[in-house]
Amino acid sequence: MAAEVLTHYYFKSTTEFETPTLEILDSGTFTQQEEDHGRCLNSRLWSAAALLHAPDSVEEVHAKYLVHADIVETCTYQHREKEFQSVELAVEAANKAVTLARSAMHTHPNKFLAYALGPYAVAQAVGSEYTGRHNQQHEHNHGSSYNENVKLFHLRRLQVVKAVATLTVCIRGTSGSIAPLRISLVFPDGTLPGANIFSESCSTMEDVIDTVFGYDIAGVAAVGINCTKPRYLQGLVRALDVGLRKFNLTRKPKLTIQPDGGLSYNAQTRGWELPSSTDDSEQVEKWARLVADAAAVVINDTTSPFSGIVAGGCFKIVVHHIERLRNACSARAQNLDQDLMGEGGYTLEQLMELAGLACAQTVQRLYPSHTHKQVLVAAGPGNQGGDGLVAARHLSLFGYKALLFYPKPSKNQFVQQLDKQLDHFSVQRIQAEDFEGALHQSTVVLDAIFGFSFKGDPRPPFDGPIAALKDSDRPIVSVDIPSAWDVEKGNVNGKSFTPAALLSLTAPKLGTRSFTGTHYLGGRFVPQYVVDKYDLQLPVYPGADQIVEIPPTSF
Ligand SMILES: NC(=O)C1=CN([C@@H]2O[C@H](COP(=O)(O)OP(=O)(O)OC[C@H]3O[C@@H](n4cnc5c(N)ncnc54)[C@H](O)[C@@H]3O)[C@@H](O)[C@H]2O)[C@@H](O)CC1
Ligand SMILES: [K+]
Repeated sequence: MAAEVLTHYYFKSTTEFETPTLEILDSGTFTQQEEDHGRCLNSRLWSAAALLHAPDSVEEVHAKYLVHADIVETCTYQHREKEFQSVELAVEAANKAVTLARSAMHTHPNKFLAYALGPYAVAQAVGSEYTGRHNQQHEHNHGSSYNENVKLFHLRRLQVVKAVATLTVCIRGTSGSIAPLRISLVFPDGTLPGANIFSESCSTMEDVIDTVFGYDIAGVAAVGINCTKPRYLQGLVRALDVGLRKFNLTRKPKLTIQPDGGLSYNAQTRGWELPSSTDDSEQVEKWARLVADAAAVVINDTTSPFSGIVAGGCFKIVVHHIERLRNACSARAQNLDQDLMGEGGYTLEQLMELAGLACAQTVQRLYPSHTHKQVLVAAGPGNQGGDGLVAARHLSLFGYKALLFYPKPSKNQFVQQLDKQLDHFSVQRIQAEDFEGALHQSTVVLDAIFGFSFKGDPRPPFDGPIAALKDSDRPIVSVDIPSAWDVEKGNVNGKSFTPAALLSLTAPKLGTRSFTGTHYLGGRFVPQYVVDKYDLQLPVYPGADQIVEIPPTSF
């Protein structure tokens, strides 16, 4: 089974339907630039210095992150207006940051750009984003209160952004009333809600939430955890989750998590060090696993008080971490399938047989053979094609006249046997050139072409049939995810067809969240220990049914 897939499952109960989303964010532009160019970027502007001296390297870093991330941030975290000779130059550099990011994004039209404003700690430059302790002296020198300074700092930065473009703005460390804003941690009264929020206990994260949402801040779009150690992350997310459930918010916020690289600063050597006995790659894998575990608290919980999670990193995080994070999210979910076939004791053959039976039952439930006599089963080259072959056999046994389009037979011996069985069930084979004619004659279609491992644009011999299905008015029942839909993003640019009905297997895939047609769930084979382990919220299957209808997605 393909790696990405299982990340993108979402789970829902019949009574409560929510689909927390997962978006991967880029990370340390600064650290990546250092790594690429083997030098220390010793500037008070941090990576923003490269906007002036090495703009190509900024675009290069964005392009690298874009391979794995859904969102990139402009290289402006440490863009301190006063480091520039004039406001005009500051605006010019900010403009440059946006242009460079947009240029890198031209081959990724579905990805997002956020303007990074950086925290107030940037103005102080004493590392207080790490410690939460703001420099009293700084307030003193600037002759104003903390609140006033925070406000002024962000107003100035927002004025630069206003001059730049209309963008979704990512602010760390303040509140704001300028929409649209993606806000991270908010301390409106200027003091940390508790002294101990970076400890293992995490108990004071509830105080953070109380502070953020108790101030009646209209439209808080997101809260976040930044610059903390990855080992604290899952506990912190759970604590935020508990805190947020107390509020009856009309709009759920997103949660952003941006832990650091898990390194510690050695004051004597003035360098960042890995924990002893861990080499680089182990460290990266561990980091990715910890962040993926924290993200799973939100994305695997349909009752989450968060609408989704944005996961990335901050200091000492490079492209390789983000690549491993994406994989870790996938692998973690992929374990569900491995669990079914490993500790669960199932074979793929068994799961396919049950999945195929569920497909046939869905067609029979919605389009019974007495009204829809002729069914066209379109089967693809992978395991989903195997589901289609099983379904064709059952449909024939249920009294349908079954037509089978199966142009690219599997090399898997078991699937070949499924194919052979059909010779004894009067299943009529359809060649590619006859597909449109067969479609025209049929009264219903079972789409078992591609499942969760589909990538890119459909290639022959499936491109033509998928286009024909798009033009057809025949009711289509899709297996697992409508064919040629992106498993995460769905029917991107309306390239593929939208079926009348969908049968999700085991759990609906994230890419189907916009699907509003008749939606069934199948795969009645998940043992209780898997339900508990993955915190699934599966609906109850009635009687001996292999399928259960689930409510339409509400977005
Ligand atoms: N998790 C579950 O509960 C179960 C899942 N099963 C099915 O298994 C499916 C996933 O199976 P697979 O991982 O084999 O993958 P798929 O059946 O989704 O398809 C993979 C095949 O499609 C080809 N392909 C991918 N992109 C293409 C493109 N753009 N143009 C042409 N060909 C393309 C690949 O080369 C590969 O041969 C699920 O969607 C589901 O239907 C069942 O068989 C068993 C139980
Ligand atoms: K499909």
